[in-house]
Amino acid sequence: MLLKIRNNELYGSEMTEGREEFVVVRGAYKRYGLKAVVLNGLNMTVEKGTVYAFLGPSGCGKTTLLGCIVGRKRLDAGEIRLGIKYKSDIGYMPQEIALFRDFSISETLTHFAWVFGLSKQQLKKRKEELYSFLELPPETSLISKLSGGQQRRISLCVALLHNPELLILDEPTVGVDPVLSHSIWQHLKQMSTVGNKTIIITTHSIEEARQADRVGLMRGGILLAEGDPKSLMNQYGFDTLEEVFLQLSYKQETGENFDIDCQTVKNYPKPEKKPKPPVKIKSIFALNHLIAHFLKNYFFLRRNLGILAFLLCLPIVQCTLFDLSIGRDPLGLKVGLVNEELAGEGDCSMFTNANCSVEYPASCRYMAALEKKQMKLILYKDEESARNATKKNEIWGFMHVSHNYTESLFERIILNGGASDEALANSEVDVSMDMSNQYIGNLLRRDMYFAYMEYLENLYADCNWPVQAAKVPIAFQKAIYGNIYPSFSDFAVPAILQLFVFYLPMMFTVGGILMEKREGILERNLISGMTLVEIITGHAIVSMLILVVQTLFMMIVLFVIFDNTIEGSLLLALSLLFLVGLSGMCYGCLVSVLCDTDTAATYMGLGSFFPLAMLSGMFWPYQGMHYLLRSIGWFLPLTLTTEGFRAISSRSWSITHPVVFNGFLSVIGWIFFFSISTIVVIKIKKGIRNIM
Ligand SMILES: Nc1ncnc2c1ncn2[C@@H]1O[C@H](COP(=O)(O)OP(=O)(O)OP(=O)(O)O)[C@@H](O)[C@H]1O
Repeated sequence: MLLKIRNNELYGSEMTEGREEFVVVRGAYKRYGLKAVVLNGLNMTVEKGTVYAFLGPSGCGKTTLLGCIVGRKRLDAGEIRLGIKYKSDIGYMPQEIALFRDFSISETLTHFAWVFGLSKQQLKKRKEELYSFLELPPETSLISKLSGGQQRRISLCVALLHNPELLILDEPTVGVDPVLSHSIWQHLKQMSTVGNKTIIITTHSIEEARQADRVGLMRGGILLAEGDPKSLMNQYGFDTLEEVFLQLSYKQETGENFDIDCQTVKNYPKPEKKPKPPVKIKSIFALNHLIAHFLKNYFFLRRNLGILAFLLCLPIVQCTLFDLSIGRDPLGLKVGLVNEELAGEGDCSMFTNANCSVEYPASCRYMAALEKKQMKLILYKDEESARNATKKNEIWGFMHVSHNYTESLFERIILNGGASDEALANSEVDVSMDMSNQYIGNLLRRDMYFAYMEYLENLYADCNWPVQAAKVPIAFQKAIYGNIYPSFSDFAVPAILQLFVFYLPMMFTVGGILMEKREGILERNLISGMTLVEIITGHAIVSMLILVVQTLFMMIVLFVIFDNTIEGSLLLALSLLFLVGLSGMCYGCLVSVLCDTDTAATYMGLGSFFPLAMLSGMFWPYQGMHYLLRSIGWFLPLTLTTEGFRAISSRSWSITHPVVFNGFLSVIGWIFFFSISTIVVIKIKKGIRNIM
């Protein structure tokens, strides 16, 4: 039901004459979505130097109105005028604790002292004053170890720290001992009378509200009445405020004294321009805010040494594991051999090596060459048993050498084109493989070919035949770039580095921002006058500092300890990595504004990791992808940068080469894309708080 106050008589008693109006709200409208109207033409006046209690049932819009007053939310229509100009003149205590749970009280107050720009002496003085009246626990106590009531008192202490002109407290006494609650009220009243501070308190407790100079009774998006408690009770002829509120609520229900259908969703006011926030920030960038941010990270990491160790050790462990486990040739692979020349049993040691003679089985030479390739040969009597062993997965396949292999081979070589069909057939080594594992199957095949060529060349040499004739007539000359026998790790290292450097800052950013969002700390800092620019700059600096150390560790492990190839300019390679890290951080910012919870962020992080890794040509050259995917793949954040890094590390190309240049261009483009998307999402969701 949408309601509007018909006349001003309902505003109860007259305001005290001569007092300056400090918070004036006129015709305030605010809705979430199209239908959920929360403020419905609300009027409210708070005088300077008074305590104003804001009473209303849960969900009636108190927090929304306070959000509009402190400049975190925008009214849809109406006006708010304040006796102050800047956010930093407001002390705001939100409903949630909004404190760093890992910090001690002293660390918390130091952080907020920097946020408010207090000097050491000012902080010391304020601490002394606030400690005595708020009965705070020892300074070294951790926030997480305090009771709910104690935490609320610290939160109140933070709001009071800079002695603000306007104090806005959202349910400050919930869970606080009644005696202490009374003393807090006394202190607030003293602040208003002696210090001329203006205080707005929301509360559910009608009894508590009686202590205020004025109360506002809110229900259904409007103030039903406003005035000093005694006058309100006199005016309506009741002994308690509760009865007054009940009476006004009945009247509101029945429409008596209120226009019931005045503001339907249809004629909800739509001014040409949205009302401006009533307070401004002092400057878009202040050094003390940046220091507050650094201090916060320092305290956090000092309190969470496990997280710091994880952040620094993860890249070391990952790179070490990568180099120890990936790209190396598998050793000791078992392959069966049915060698009829050895009558299916025995070994080559029973023959004396007669250099170039059919007396010495050529298969023994081949066996020796195969074993040099770290293959483990297992002899079988016949093909049947070798096949069964393959089927039982005891060996990766088997080779079969016929009983007259050596004579046939000699005939094949000496007679060349004139060798008999039988000799040609018997001089072949038959291989039956388990090819279910592509990598192992191909590696074994490669080693069988290479070992064969090696042993054949040796045989030719021993027989004084031209060794050249034993070779495949393709001569691979020294590689122009890279090694003639390239290793898989040289192909994979640039990709792995990019992946780590992109995802480590992303994780750190998402973790940090979501934690602050969830706890309401981000909101509190923004209300205290910090800007998003300061918060993001501070975060970027800390995140990049950690990334520099992480990258250094990774480079040492990969290129110094494990000696992976880095031929080109180290500075260029590091610059590219730094930009990739920055784009990872920007991606983290986007994820944290898009996602409301850690779980959603984890899904988004993991969900993007696999396509990014696969389509970026990291595990397989992207030239091998389906042509449709290839046309997308090059566009992804890590594809061109990986190619660029490969070009620097193994080809020494400079920034002027298009491959390297495109890598830089791509990452800079992605940094812009992620940053602009983050700003757009924040704008669409209308502020950081609403994106929770
Ligand atoms: N960001 C938001 N998006 C959509 N609806 C919202 C949002 N914030 C608040 N609301 C809704 O607006 C209404 C008023 O919320 P608000 O927090 O202002 O109430 P409140 O009077 O402060 O309640 P409480 O006393 O329980 O804190 C509630 O129905 C709430 O669900």
